[in-house]
Amino acid sequence: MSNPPGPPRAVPPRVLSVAGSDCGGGAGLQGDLKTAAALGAYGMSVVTAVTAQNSQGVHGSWPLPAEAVRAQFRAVTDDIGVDAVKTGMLASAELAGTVADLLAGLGDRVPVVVDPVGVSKHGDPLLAPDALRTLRERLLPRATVLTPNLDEAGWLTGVRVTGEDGMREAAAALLAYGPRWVLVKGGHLPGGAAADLLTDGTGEHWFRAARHPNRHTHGTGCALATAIAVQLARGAAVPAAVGSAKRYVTGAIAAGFPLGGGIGPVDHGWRSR
Ligand SMILES: Nc1ncnc2c1ncn2[C@@H]1O[C@H](COP(=O)(O)OP(=O)(O)OP(=O)(O)O)[C@@H](O)[C@H]1O
Ligand SMILES: Cc1ncc(COP(=O)(O)O)c(N)n1
Repeated sequence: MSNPPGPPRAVPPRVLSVAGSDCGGGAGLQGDLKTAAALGAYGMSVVTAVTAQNSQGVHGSWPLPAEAVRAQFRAVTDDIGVDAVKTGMLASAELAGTVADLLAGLGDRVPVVVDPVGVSKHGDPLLAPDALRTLRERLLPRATVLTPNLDEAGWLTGVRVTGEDGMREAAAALLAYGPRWVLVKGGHLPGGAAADLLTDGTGEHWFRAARHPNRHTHGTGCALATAIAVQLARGAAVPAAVGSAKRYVTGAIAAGFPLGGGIGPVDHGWRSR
């Protein structure tokens, strides 16, 4: 049967998450797909690793073969197409290199948000230590926006960040690896504000929100990075995309809820409740 005639359908922005699976649904590609849907984008996923995790921690992690990652990526890009990519958990040096190769094949037109996921909120490792070099040398140069938290900024640069001056120093060191923009997330700094620094080396943009006392913050970084990718897919400039994503994640943290006995998820769908 053929489709009934009608006006051409508007197509939502297409956002691809290259990330690990979080069966608990708060972070990783499940969180990314919820974020994309909440913001009106069409989300797609390339699974890099399967994790068994919940509000209490990560209980197991199984990276996929590189061939499976390549096949998923090609299935999406050869047919559906992408307007922006977000990368999260890459698990190993081999997969980080594989993803860098695949992104190189996309060309420069498609914006890429790289969230250099190293450990989970509970401190469980999500990336092999020997992947650091591949991440720095192969993936960071392709990032339109790199979104490290303070620990990841420290791990990537050796700069120990304990305040806003340290965030500036770490951002400058990260820009030297080649990303167009760096967003250093200050969510883990003590104090009343959750302040993030965005810079491309020519100036500073600070995004500040009141720190919410909610402990249910599983998935904050994934939601923020994907929300940035959604706005870039729509054609927003990077500072505007980050501003919009910061408002979204701040609302999602304020509405985070207690599921399970530990750290519950942010509420990806808070805007429609
Ligand atoms: N309690 C809070 N209240 C308000 N904003 C917060 C809070 N905690 C984190 N944020 C903000 O959430 C965003 C994500 O930052 P965060 O530092 O939590 O990232 P992350 O550690 O990479 O997250 P994840 O652990 O989920 O990967 C940032 O914009 C940060 O400022
Ligand atoms: C698959 C996957 N990707 C990313 C995170 C980080 O999220 P969080 O730091 O909130 O645990 C995670 N826990 N699992």
